[in-house]
Amino acid sequence: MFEQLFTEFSDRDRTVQSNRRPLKGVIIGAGQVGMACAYSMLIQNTLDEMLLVDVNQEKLQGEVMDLLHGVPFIDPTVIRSGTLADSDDPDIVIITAGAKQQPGETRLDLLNRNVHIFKQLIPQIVQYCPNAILLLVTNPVDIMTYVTLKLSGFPCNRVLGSGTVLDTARFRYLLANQLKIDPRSFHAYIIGEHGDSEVPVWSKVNIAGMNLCSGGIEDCSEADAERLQGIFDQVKNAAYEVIKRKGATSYAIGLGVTDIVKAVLRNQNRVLTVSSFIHGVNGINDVCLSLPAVVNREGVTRVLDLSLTPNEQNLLQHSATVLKEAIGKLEL
Ligand SMILES: NC(=O)C1=CN([C@@H]2O[C@H](COP(=O)(O)OP(=O)(O)OC[C@H]3O[C@@H](n4cnc5c(N)ncnc54)[C@H](O)[C@@H]3O)[C@@H](O)[C@H]2O)C=CC1
Ligand SMILES: CC(=O)C(=O)O
Repeated sequence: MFEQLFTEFSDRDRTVQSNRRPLKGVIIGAGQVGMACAYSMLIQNTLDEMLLVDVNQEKLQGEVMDLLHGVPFIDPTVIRSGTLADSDDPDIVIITAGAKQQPGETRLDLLNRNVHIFKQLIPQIVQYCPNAILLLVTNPVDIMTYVTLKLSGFPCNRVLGSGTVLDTARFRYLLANQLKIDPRSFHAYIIGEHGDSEVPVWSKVNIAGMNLCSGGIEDCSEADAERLQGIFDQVKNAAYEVIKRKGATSYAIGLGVTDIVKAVLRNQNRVLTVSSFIHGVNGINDVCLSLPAVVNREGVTRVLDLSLTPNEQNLLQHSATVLKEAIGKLEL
């Protein structure tokens, strides 16, 4: 009986019925962040096939079993655990593998540990996933994006980092919460490093074209400036505050990564503050950091040149310098 049903409903038949190539993604690192990304992508029907990879085989198998038991509740998705050699020409590879911050550590403190891991990991990705778009999440994400670009030799458009997508979400959430507006109606960007030197673009914060302070925070009253600075401090310190309490951040970055993956695989031309290679935009050269950029099936196809106030431009330049100094100490 089982044999008869198997013949009737085999996977081969399902593949034949589908008239498009399946969307395939690989997640490297099945830790807190990798699994939050996997879960968020599954429940948003983002991929047809998902392969999870981790050096910790035991944990990897447990995580994948747990996800598989939820498959009856979602749209069909093939979920597998394995190694990069099991990837089958994926469209996108999401890299969350590596060390994470302990309470009190900065993202930059992780640099040497994660570069060491990437020197072994990236050549394998190049070998097994030569056509994929690479989405970096591992911190310090801007430098890991730069390192991946150099180690992979992939074109710049195909290597991007989650950058300040998460910080921008935190910024929009906190601002919108103060004004009792849906965060999706709040246009606001955090640019530069995903880290301590990140920059709030106050001059561009608006609701339906109504600017909060078009001359920048320096044009606000002292009381307003203090209040706005308080909001930005919460954004900048958000990861420290969460890590202090629960040891890692995961849900929000999982949702943010899903947003980026959908922008790529569904060719959405979304403007997102992903980290990408910047050369000749806003006076910044030869570094990866976040500026609003157009994201679609090709990856990052355009970085927008923002008209910043002199103060914002100086802060962005400082952020680029922080990143370039850290990159300058690396042996790639
Ligand atoms: N860009 C962003 O906005 C965010 C970045 N992160 C970063 O994401 C990274 C991961 O964080 P968590 O998941 O919380 O850490 P975690 O420790 O829970 O997971 C990391 C996983 O990577 C695996 N791993 C290590 N080396 C590997 C290799 N060579 N190949 C495959 N897997 C490997 C480990 O076995 C572990 O399961 C950290 O660097 C963290 O700072 C975290 C939150 C937000
Ligand atoms: C950990 C981290 O980078 C974040 O939550 O922003």
